[in-house]
Amino acid sequence: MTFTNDLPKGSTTQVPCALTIAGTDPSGGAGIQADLKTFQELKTYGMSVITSVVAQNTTGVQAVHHIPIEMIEQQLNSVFSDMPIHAFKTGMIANEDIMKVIAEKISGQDISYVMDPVMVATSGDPLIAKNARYFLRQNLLPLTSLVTPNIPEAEYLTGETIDTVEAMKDAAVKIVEVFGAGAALVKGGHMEGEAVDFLYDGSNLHTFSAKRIHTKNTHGTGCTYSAAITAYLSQGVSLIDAVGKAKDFVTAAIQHSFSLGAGSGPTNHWATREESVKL
Ligand SMILES: Nc1ncnc2c1ncn2[C@@H]1O[C@H](COP(=O)(O)OP(=O)(O)OP(=O)(O)O)[C@@H](O)[C@H]1O
Ligand SMILES: Cc1ncc(CO)c(N)n1
Repeated sequence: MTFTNDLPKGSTTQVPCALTIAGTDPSGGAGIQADLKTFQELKTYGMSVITSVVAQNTTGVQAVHHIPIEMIEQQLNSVFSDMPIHAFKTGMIANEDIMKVIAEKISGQDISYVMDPVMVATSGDPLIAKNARYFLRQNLLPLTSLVTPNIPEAEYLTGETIDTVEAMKDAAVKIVEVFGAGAALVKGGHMEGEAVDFLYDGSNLHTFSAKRIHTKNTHGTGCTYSAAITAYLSQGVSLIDAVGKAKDFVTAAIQHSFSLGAGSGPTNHWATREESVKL
């Protein structure tokens, strides 16, 4: 779908519109905050439905409060009933009840859906109930246009150990062919050497590679990457080009990341602007 059609009643402006359904990060590097910064930077009108409020920072997660189900449903109804949505993503969906309400809302919608299957924060703190991971794979994964697991998430989704490049490629194929995702991007941020990601689009494998940047400031890289893909898809960019452009965006964000906080600092969402090179 592109942003040139299907304007809801009352809308007169044509602009790419993207929605994130996710948890929050008051320290601004991950979650909803990273997604909205990324949408804005990529000249995409950003919207958000909050699933959980997370007290977290660069050192880890201090507390989590889940928004009541009826309120999540209301937020979804508010945006879906009134706003154009050309692509959306999900991030943190903490439990089965929240997954169910999202699945009900989005099934049957003909809109690009990017799932970042968030399971733990960069700090290692869990963000999803262990028993909900199965529901995610069975019920939400088949609704996706693209899923973007890191290595531990891909290991859970496939049930296989992934410690080689070949195993990453096999995982991408299995997530599509066996578990029904529209496409799978297995990310190599957690491997040694080059930062290589593999995309299986249902027909072919594509490789996206960047040199590894030696930094501890990688808080929210996965959120930023999937949000950038979502923004490009909302603009009508093809899946392969959207991943390629988003990879450049996240690599620049890591390259110019900020040493803020005592832990793993946030990435720089305006790194692709010319002036950020001076930072
Ligand atoms: N140090 C690095 N240098 C260059 N690219 C990196 C680095 N770390 C991660 N990446 C890239 O960043 C993107 C996000 O991947 P990553 O595997 O870190 O996601 P994630 O683990 O889901 O992120 P998060 O920490 O937000 O949970 C991928 O394209 C990955 O290759
Ligand atoms: C809310 C939220 N979603 C995702 C991540 C993963 O980086 C995080 N730390 N917090």
